[in-house]
This record gives sequence, structure tokens and C-alpha cells, in this order.
Amino acid sequence: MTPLIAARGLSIRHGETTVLAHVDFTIHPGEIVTVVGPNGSGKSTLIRALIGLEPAAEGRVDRASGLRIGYVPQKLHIDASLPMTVRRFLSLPKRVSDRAARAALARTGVEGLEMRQLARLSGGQFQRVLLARALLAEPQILILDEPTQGLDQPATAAFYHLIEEVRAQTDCAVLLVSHDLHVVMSASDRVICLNGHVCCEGTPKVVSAAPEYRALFGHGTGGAFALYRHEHDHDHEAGACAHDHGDHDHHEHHHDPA
Ligand SMILES: Nc1ncnc2c1ncn2[C@@H]1O[C@H](COP(=O)(O)OP(=O)(O)OP(=O)(O)O)[C@@H](O)[C@H]1O
Repeated sequence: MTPLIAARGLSIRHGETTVLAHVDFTIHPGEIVTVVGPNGSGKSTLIRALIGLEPAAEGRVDRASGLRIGYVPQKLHIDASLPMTVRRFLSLPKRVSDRAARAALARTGVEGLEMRQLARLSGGQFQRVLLARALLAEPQILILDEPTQGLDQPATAAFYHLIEEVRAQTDCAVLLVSHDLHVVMSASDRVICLNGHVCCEGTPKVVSAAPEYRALFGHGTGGAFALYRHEHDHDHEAGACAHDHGDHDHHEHHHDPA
């Protein structure tokens, strides 16, 4: 199957610093893939590179032709305290019909909020409005960078449940960045563990058992994997550290100043 997006030997540098080194990564239609990794490990950078917002220092990113991407960035360059209604926000940057706006809000469980000021939305409602806006493009892939930051556990769980519903309804692929390992792991087909490079990759079960993952996140994470989305699927597909090229010197020194 042709991937929607593929990074091939992708390295990203900011000045002298290599932020991502030799990343190989693909996402296929309909998959839910989660990128996990410590702070500063390059998760947002990878997402931005996949979308075309970061130039490759080495390697490349291939995107399916005409790919429709629904992107919810980690930081929104809009002040939520600006006087702006949800309806108006949904029309940025491209005007949408009342009907489309209503349908998008209904789909994300925040129907009837059209005339509400952004500043008066709860954190959870705001995330759902962001998701509604991303869905307006009828994306083939939805990319969400830490969408539940600041939400409590029930709101986080409800949001991921919604993502799964959206995926089921639209069959779009979903690429998530998250720190919510417990919830996300259970809702992912595949997990990529990043730390300047791909440390390990595979099903939640494979990644949870990978020494590289455990070294980063500790051993107390075992309980996080009680609910695997496809417990019996594809475990053979991507063994732990499939993308570890054995270049250990490089990996270990990755975060050292160049
Ligand atoms: N525009 C930039 N210029 C210079 N360095 C940058 C820039 N953007 C990111 N970095 C650095 O690149 C590294 C990776 O950042 P990135 O935001 O991708 O990490 P992250 O894994 O998403 O982190 P977090 O979990 O904290 O959001 C960090 O060390 C960061 O300081």
C-alpha cells in the first residue's frame, strides 16, 4: 500500500544542532500512529517536517499527491482571548458554509457553540473546535500535536475516544504526538518512540517491551498496555528498534552540542 507520508533518511538541523537524525517513517491510510518521546526529542519537529514546514537537511519527505491534511498544531498562533466566535474561527483561513460549520461541530460533540466566544470555551471544548476545524478539509490524514495538553484525564480519554470515532467514520489516518502514554497507547495501531532518532517502533505491545522505550520512560509503564487496540495484529511487522541503524555512537551523542 502506498504510504500517505513517508520520511526517508530524514535529518533536520537547527543551526549547528541536529534535532532529528536519519528518520525513516511512514504512515498508511487508516492507521492511528502515535509519536512518543521525552521533551525536546524532536516530535513537533518531525510533524512539522512531514507537513513541509521544516526543510530537510538530509533525506526527504514524500507525500501522496494532493494529500489533504488536517493539522492541529501544538501551539496555535491565535490568542484565544481575542473577541472571536467559534463560527468565525471555523472560517479561518477559508470561509465555510453555515451547514459545514454546524456539521463539523456536531461531529466533534460541540454542536450549538457557533456563537460562543473562543475565550469562553473550556479547554476540552476548544480542542474539539480545533478538531472540527481540521475536519473541514475532509482530511485523508489528521495530524494532532499534543492535542490534550492541559486537559484532565477524563477529558483526555474522551478526546481520544472521539479521535477513534472520527477515524472509524471517515477512515482517515491519524498521526498523534502525545505524552499521554496510558491513553494513547491503547488507541494506537503503531507507536514511534523518538529521541532525536527513532529509538523503536511497532505495535504498542512491541514498543512497551523494547529496552529503548523502557530506558526512556521507566519500567513502571507496563500497566499502560493493558488495552491494546490490535493485540494480536502485526506484532511481527515492526520489531523493536527496527529503525535503529546500529549507529550507536551517533545516537548516544545526538544531543551533545555539535
Ligand atoms: N526553531 C528552532 N530553532 C532552534 N531550535 C529549535 C527550534 N525548534 C525546536 N528546536 C529545538 O529542537 C529540539 C526538538 O524540539 P521539538 O519541539 O521538536 O521537541 P518535542 O519532542 O516536540 O518537545 P516537547 O515534548 O517539549 O514539545 C529541542 O531541543 C528544541 O529546543
